Amino acid sequence: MTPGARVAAAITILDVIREGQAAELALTSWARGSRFAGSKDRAAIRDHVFDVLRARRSLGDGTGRELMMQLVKRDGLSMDTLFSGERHAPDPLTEEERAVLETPVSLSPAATCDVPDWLWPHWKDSLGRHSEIAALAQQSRADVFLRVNQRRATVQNTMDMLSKDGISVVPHPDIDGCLRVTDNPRRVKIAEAFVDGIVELQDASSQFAINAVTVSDGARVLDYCAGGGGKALGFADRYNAAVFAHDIAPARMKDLSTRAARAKVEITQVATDSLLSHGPFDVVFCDAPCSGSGTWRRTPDAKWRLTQERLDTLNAMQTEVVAGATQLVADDGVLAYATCSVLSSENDAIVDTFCAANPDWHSVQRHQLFPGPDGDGFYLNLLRKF
Ligand SMILES: C[S@@+](CC[C@H](N)C(=O)[O-])C[C@H]1O[C@@H](n2cnc3c(N)ncnc32)[C@H](O)[C@@H]1O
Repeated sequence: MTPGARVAAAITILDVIREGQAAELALTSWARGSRFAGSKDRAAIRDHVFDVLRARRSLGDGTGRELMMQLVKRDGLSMDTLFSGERHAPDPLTEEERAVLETPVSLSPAATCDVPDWLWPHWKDSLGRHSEIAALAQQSRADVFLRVNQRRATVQNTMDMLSKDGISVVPHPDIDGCLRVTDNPRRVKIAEAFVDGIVELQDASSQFAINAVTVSDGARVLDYCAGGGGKALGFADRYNAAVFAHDIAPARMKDLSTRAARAKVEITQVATDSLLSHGPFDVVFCDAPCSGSGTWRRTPDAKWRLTQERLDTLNAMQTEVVAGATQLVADDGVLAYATCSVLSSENDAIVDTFCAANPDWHSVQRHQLFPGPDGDGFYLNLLRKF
């Protein structure tokens, strides 16, 4: 496909998303009906769509065509080449469209920051002086980070291995064993280091959280909301601990045994009704379901789909997660409450309410990371009973 034809495809997909379809579904449905598109075309179209979605409001929240015109203008790309009307490219701009593009617009702070109006007050309360910078950071693509399985290889050996497959990386400035991919991120999944389990894809903030929990040799660690098992895999690599994984929806852990085998680590999956008999655990890590507001660069669609009602539902689920997890923590153990959100209603408010109702539980360590160049937003609060 020509660059212009890819823009035309992105316009079609954006219009479907504007009608209410989820971005992933719109992209896969388009790809299924467009067998002529190769993997590079699909990747480029996805990039256009996601670039728009990250900044949908500040780009004017118009039709697919208007959004793509604004993106091309914002990114300084060649309007006449991409909107040429030739070889499946969208039609050239009309005089009226050109005039609209040239007209300066004044945006509210929420629109400039690409945050929905209903959320803006809560966003500002939660992030304080970080409100604007964190929101603006989510207008651009996030870097890809890898976690080196340091049981299997040193950081230097891993960097050499990746380099042989054409993937350039640099160590994260603060997080041991974390590599930032600086070139060819799309090749990671076919690189020998990934296929052989030497590296895992994992955001820097999640790696930070795994490193921040103190786990003694021989400890029993439960990843209570394991999902795909990213945290469990990290604990199993980093610590000499017995690692267990649980999820209320066990189907979400379906890939975990394959991932564990690839990393050559052992993780015991536990069903909900046998959790108590497997406990107590020295560490119960609760990566609670959340809005993902710290990761909206990766899932920009989620930002525009979140509602106050959904946030209330998530808050109820988070309260339930903490209540369920506490019963499983050993007397001198740690309950780690985590989300990939930056909203206080999902973070401090959940912990504070729990501690107020259970005065023997206390927060002993708290971290709030904001989305930025060195990783996604993430919240971690370590609680102990005394
Ligand atoms: C943020 S995701 C976990 C991501 C995962 N830890 C990772 O690193 O890939 C949250 C998970 O919590 C699970 N969950 C929701 N409510 C739960 C509950 N009450 N108890 C346990 N797991 C729950 C969901 O099924 C979902 O898979």
